[in-house]
Amino acid sequence: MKQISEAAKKDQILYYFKTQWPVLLAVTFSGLIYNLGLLAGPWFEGRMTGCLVDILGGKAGYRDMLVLVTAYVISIAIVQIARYIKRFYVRRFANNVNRDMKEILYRSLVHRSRAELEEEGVGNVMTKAILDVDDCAEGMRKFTTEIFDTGVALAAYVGMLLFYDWRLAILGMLFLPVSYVLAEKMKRNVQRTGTAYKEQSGDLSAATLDRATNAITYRVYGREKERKQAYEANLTDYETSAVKANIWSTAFPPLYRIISMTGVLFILYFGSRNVLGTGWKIWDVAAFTTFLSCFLKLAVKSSHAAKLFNAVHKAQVSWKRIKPLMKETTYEDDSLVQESGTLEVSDVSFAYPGREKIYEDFNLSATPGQIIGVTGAVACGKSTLGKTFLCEYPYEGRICFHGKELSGMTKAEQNGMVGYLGHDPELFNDSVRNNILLGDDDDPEKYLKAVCFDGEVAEMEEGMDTIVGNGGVRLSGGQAQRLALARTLCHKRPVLILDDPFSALDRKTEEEVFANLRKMAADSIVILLSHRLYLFPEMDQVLWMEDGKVTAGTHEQILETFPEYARLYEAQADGADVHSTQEGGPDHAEK
Ligand SMILES: Nc1ncnc2c1ncn2[C@@H]1O[C@H](COP(=O)(O)OP(=O)(O)OP(=O)(O)O)[C@@H](O)[C@H]1O
Repeated sequence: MKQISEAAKKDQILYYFKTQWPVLLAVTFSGLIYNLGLLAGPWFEGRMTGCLVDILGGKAGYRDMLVLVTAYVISIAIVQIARYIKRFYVRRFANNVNRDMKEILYRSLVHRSRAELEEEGVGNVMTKAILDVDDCAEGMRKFTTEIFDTGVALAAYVGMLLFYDWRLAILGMLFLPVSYVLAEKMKRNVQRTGTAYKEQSGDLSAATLDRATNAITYRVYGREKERKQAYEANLTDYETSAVKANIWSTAFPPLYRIISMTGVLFILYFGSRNVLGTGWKIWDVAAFTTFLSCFLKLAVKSSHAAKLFNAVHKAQVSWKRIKPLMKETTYEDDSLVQESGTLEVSDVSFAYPGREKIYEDFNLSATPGQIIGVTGAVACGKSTLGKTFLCEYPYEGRICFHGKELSGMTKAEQNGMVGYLGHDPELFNDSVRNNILLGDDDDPEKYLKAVCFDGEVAEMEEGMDTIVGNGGVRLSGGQAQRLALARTLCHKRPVLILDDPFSALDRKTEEEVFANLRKMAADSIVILLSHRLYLFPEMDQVLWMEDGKVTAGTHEQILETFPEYARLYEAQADGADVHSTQEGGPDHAEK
């Protein structure tokens, strides 16, 4: 229970201050010493001016000045050391917060389904992960540092001014709240332009990624110039929004400072009257200098406070954007591997949100060891049927494993129940070994053998330790596909969804891999989506998708009932190209 409430707090900004309390304690101590010590400056400056007047009047000697100067230098040294310590810990605080926030955010992002991420837009996700967290941590750093540099110092200066002449102090400080009110009034603009800047930044990231990913297509089809123009437009919008956001957050601080300083006119007039003995207080030159110096420092600090408001407003924009993602997600129980068992699919139908049904009447009973082939015309919904088992979107009907409804399982149970290999092999820039094992302790050799990839890997310069590049760019299409299949077999689940796993293999290799798959996945139910029907007579069941209907049967039953299936099967059995037999054009998965 305690753990849950701890996790819930991570979307509260206060949580990040609380977890950093030792660092903030160090900031508090050093900050208090630094800012209270700052009062020594104006005091010593006043005393030294007074001493100079006394020396010129013969009332003091050079020794008095030497003592004052030495004490002044020592006090400055102490103040500067305290300042250094405070700065060090404030930076440390900001770095720790940045790290913690990024960790929570990244975890949250990787736990989101691909569908959710795609909906949010890759550019927006990148901006949140990089820019927004940085802005939040920076806002918190400024807030923390200004609490002392501005808050404590302001209070100390105000106390000192009131002590010297409370009437003049109030008169001089009348203008300070004006700068705060103005800064608060700017809040709406700072936040509006800040949000627009973040959105443009997301768009630009997405456009950059698009240009990089589709570079070859744009070049081959002569669309580079057009893309460049579109990109330039994106860049211009980004620059414009950045300039606007910057103007609202940085152009006003000098104005705040001028307003804060206006009170100096009263101090010059009424302070001089105090020195002349005709004002509210009797002052010497030292008191006048101390008061003036103190007020100038107060005015500068005060304009910092107004600037701080803007920095906090900017951070608020970012925090609002990332807050929904700042929920703790744990890795520990993310995949609770389930026992194998029967699968019962009853009257399942599926539609993407806001769209028409892709398929309906999907019924299936399967037991471990069965391989079920799914096929149909191009874009009939094969991949959609496979992905239904990932529960990224809700489905109608029931999908039960050992009588337990899939959509009612926890995410960890679902992950431990269904293994998935999609069109994209999703290989990462690491070795062949690590791409298979994903950190587990096992021998990858047997999985490489099962997918007929062991020989080629052995011939690679680094063998199993060969780095495959981002997304497996250093491998051929067929190699990448087999490596991904080896990974799927290594992390076997009671149900394995394989979406066109053999599309880049030659027929002989496909047959060999299929035979090994049957052996290795003997205790799993394999749902194999494919355009290629050579192996369908060997399937334990076939699912035929046509006009939104899914029909289950043996190869022979489907052959008899559906002439289109028979036509496709026979055309391929004759050795014709798979794609010329499909309706609607080429297969996108083929490399
Ligand atoms: N994320 C999505 N959102 C909305 N519609 C989608 C989405 N993914 C696919 N579709 C639509 O669902 C239909 C079925 O697509 P799907 O990829 O499941 O077909 P498929 O049979 O696997 O295709 P192929 O034969 O090309 O492999 C298509 O009309 C497609 O436009």
